[in-house]
Amino acid sequence: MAEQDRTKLTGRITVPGDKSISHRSIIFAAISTGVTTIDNFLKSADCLSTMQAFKDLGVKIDEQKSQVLVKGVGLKGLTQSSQPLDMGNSGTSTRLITGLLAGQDFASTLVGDASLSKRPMARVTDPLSQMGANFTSTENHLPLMVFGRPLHGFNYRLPVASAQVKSAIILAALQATGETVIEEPTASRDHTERMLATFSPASIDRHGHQIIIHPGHPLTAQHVTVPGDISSAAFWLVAGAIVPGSAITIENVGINQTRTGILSVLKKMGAQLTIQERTQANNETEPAADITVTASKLQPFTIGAEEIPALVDEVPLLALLAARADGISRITGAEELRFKESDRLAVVAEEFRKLGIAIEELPDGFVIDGRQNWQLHSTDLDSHHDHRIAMTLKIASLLLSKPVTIRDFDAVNISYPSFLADLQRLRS
Ligand SMILES: O=C(O)C1=C[C@@H](OP(=O)(O)O)[C@@H](O)[C@H](O)C1
Ligand SMILES: C=C(OP(=O)(O)O)C(=O)O
Repeated sequence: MAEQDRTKLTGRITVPGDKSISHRSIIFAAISTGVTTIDNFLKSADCLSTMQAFKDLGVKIDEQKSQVLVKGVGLKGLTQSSQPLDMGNSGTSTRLITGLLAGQDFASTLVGDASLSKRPMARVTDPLSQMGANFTSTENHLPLMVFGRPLHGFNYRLPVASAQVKSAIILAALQATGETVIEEPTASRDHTERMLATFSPASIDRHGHQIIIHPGHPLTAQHVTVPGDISSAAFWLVAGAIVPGSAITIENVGINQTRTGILSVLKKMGAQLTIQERTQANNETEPAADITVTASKLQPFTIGAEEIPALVDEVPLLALLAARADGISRITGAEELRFKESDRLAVVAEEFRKLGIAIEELPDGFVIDGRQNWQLHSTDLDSHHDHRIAMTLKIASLLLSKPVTIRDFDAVNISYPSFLADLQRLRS
């Protein structure tokens, strides 16, 4: 690596709205009564899949310049779609909408792209079937037929921490007879619980690791403000920490503690980080902060299963951080990454080897020696159609002396359409 070719990144930036919260804002708005206004909704391919699905289910959604307006139809007001609901590339849309449709009184078909059609759906159809739901599919993959049925509440302990599974059950439980009690092995992101508590405070109680859903209470339209996505901010947090000479401030980033695992790892590594919490408006249930990162020497780190849920989408970036740390880092307990848009453990190992990074793939993670100098073996990198891999490789490429190509880079449109424009802004 030639020092002079490294491009330092400096300046202030605002990342787009949070993807998880954007999906949920459309869902809860659709099933409540009244008009919900959503500020800073993420207009990326995944969230637009959720939006289109609700339009197909008879919900009027008005996309204005800076706001999305949703005219809620209530829990019983959705209507059967005349065509299959296209979930595109989005696991979150698919699993949450499956939970909602399981209790409706019509049938639906969910389809998706090649990647989504390989992802496991039994994790939602199994518990939902225990509530009385009915499905057909081939080996629990899309296309999935959901035959709406009357549902009953139940007690369920999730076998793995998954916000998508938890949220699917919550959306089904709102339509069931009787209470549902959900328990998670480790807390996963809690945006669904927080949002439900604002749309319908009587519908949810939380005690430690238990979530209790009380059906039969109305949901009322709200004003939702979506904070910046920490999973998008993560690219700049890592770039700012590893590209020499960089200093970046990312404004208005969501810092819900079920999502801030990357901040804890950066702190453990000795990164120079300042977190300035923003004052919240009355109706905001998600905390946000301005975060500044400055490039510095980084220590290696070890993380395991307990830490994974709060940083699950950041594991490829953490592997990159590890590849710049002064020692050997270990990431374990991350087998869930094999079931994302790509097998992210296999793909990170394959692409990082092309960069000459000393990485060992484990069944559930990596061992990475950051002390070794990178030696570029190939300039032909591949996103494997996975947005997070595309952006991780682009950040890695900022440290290379030769230009590289990243195949199917436009996968970034899934979660962060303005990624390249933001990179350009930080370079100039
Ligand atoms: O509920 C959500 O919005 C998400 C949950 C996570 O998936 P799992 O629930 O499969 O862990 C995460 O990887 C995904 O990007 C978004
Ligand atoms: C895994 C992801 O999303 P989803 O499961 O919604 O496809 C992601 O955004 O990294």
